[in-house]
Amino acid sequence: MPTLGFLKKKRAKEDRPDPSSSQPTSPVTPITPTSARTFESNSLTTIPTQSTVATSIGSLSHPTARASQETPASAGGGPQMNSSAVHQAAPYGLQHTPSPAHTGTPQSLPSINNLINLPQTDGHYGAPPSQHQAQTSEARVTKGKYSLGDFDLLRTLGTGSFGRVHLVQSKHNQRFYAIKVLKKAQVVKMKQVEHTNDERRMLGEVKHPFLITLWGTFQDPRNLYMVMDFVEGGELFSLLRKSGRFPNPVAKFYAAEVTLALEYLHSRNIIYRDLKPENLLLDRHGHLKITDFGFAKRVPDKTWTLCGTPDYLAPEVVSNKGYNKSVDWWSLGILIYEMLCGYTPFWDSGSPMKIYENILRGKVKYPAYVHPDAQNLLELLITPDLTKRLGNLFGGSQDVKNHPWFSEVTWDRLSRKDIDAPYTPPVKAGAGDASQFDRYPEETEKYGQSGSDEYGSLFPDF
Ligand SMILES: Nc1ncnc2c1ncn2[C@@H]1O[C@H](COP(=O)(O)OP(=O)(O)OP(=O)(O)O)[C@@H](O)[C@H]1O
Repeated sequence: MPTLGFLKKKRAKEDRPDPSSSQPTSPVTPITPTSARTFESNSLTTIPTQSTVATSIGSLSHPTARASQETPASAGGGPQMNSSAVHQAAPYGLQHTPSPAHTGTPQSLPSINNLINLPQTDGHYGAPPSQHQAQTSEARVTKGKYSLGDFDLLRTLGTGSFGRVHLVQSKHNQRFYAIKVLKKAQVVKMKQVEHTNDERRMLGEVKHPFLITLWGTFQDPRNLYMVMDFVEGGELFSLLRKSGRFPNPVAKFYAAEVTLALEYLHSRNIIYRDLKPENLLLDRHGHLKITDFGFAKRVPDKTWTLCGTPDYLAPEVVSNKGYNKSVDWWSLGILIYEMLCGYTPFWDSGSPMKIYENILRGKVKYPAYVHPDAQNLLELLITPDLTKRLGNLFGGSQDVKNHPWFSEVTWDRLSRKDIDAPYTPPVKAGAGDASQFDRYPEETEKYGQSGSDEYGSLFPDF
């Protein structure tokens, strides 16, 4: 039986470009670093030569005529989005990246550090907040290890349906983390108790370079708290909106990292169910971290809950049919489409009902600038026919990874983060630099108040 779930009413920011426009709109001045500078930068590094990379990830498989069409970000590129450079001249790993200096202008010369192969770290700050925390994922999430008193609460990084996420600093090791605060009353009112407990459980179980790390949880009478890595580079959503749309290789890079994360989750029978650029954060090196496991669920077989974000829902979810991991592959298709085009394929003036109708109708228009390989992959992902949807077939995620659009991807290198990201966020690493996040009005209600705990028994694992 279908379960009435929770639909996120709207995207976080509805400032999407007009799909009818062939040029991306951008609130920022485009930057078009010269390819000469790109190659100059490359000569300073230890990264593979172009020909080497061309056989691995990120080379342009079609660096010909389409190249000039596929530089939307060069027309509407964000301040630090040097994707045009990636596109024009370079496979991943050969691109110009901006200076990491917080004050650096977008046009500043790249730092050598940003151009060398990345260290194989998972991007967090090493030790968890308390010294006695064990490093394994099983031991990492341990009830009762933390309290509000362990942290200084700093500014809000983002808000969600049931609470907000704060930047915090550990009083023990002075490192920065993010704490998601959920109001129990709100969670109960919105019938999200099970999803919230699932989020905590799922996040505690997973450990992957492209998934957020949860260090622990705690609660007080009014709120639930989840202590996570602070992912400094901001939302992919913000980068995409500033850029208009991404060039083919840039979209491919992010799509490949998401594919690996989905493959990992599905191998553990977890469906994610909320793929969208708002939930993809960039670490300091520009690699992705998927956050917000509010809808993640363990499903060996089928489930029926109606939840997600309208633009990204698969038809089998909209029509209340039972569904499984297939929905994440559909959403991957929507994500790739949005990265390439700057808007989602079924978007319709923001009205969820119209979006659902469009989803069920299933007609997708592909702008001429979408690479044929990309279009082919999208047609195989954004298909209502579950017997044809890539990822949902006998070959599973391997079918997606083997698709020609991903032919340059060296998956094992990517999974080690041994590939330079196309964009390095301009953050001061490890300094609690939240400059890549929008400003939000701060919470007025004080956390940590005592009182009766009406809902405590509903959240036994926090
Ligand atoms: N670990 C983190 N590091 C930095 N910022 C984060 C982190 N986790 C979340 N955020 C920011 O907070 C925002 C809201 O977080 P999240 O999506 O987990 O909350 P939510 O209540 O589930 O939101 P929604 O209802 O929109 O899904 C994110 O979009 C992101 O901008």
